[in-house]
Amino acid sequence: MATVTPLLSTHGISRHFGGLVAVDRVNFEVHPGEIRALIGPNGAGKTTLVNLICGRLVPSGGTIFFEGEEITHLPAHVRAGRKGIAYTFQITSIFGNLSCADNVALAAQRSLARANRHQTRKRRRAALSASITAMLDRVGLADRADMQAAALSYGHQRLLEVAMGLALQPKLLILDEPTQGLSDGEIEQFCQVVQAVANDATVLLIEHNMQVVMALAHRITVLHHGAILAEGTPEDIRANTTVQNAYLGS
Ligand SMILES: Nc1ncnc2c1ncn2[C@@H]1O[C@H](COP(=O)(O)OP(=O)(O)OP(=O)(O)O)[C@@H](O)[C@H]1O
Repeated sequence: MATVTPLLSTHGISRHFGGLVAVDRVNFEVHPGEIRALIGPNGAGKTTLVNLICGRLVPSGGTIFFEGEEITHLPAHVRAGRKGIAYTFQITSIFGNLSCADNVALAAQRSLARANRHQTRKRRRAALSASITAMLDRVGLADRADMQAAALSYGHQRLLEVAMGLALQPKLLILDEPTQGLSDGEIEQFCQVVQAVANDATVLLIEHNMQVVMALAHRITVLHHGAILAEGTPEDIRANTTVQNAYLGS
């Protein structure tokens, strides 16, 4: 059987904080095109693991590969800009006094400048404008392009953050608790957006809302005490008694 190179893989990745082992020799793979959920109880190590993947934290041990290339020691901005690893709350803090379009423009400018560096300024500007409209459209905010970001509802600000993440044209989009604080209607809209995003980018989703996880994820990884407790399809995870005892509480 042909083996597919994982988009992302970690090999024995660890992170200690003093005597505390937050991530403990984790071997983790994400494959191109999937929506992967990373779940686990509070303090399981989920945010620490994605911080290691993004380069916001230096590992205590282990290695990280992206598209087959070792990135363990690449700075965070290179992983985001050149490699295409976008972490919604890393690169996309919203500027409340700017319009939605300008917020997306700030995120888009760098990736487009790189892609279109041989074009004239006029063409670059037209490409930027088209890209902003497309990204806002993808998250359902095209009609609010000129609105100040601060005037958006909380749920719409979250969607704007996703548009800004998409503007980087990521290969891997990491969403850290994206539905926290959203209403049921907003969660439904958010799930549709993530499903559409997954047509172009691989998605790694840290999420506590199990309904969202079960609805969106192709595969689920369960972290517990910094280590992988289980991995599988939503059906596998739902039926896994170890996971039920450790986490799902049913
Ligand atoms: N900068 C830090 N300094 C010291 N300890 C930390 C630091 N960051 C995380 N930890 C500890 O590492 C462990 C894992 O934390 P982490 O935030 O990765 O868990 P999590 O699974 O994301 O939790 P939550 O679901 O509550 O966000 C916890 O015990 C936490 O207190």
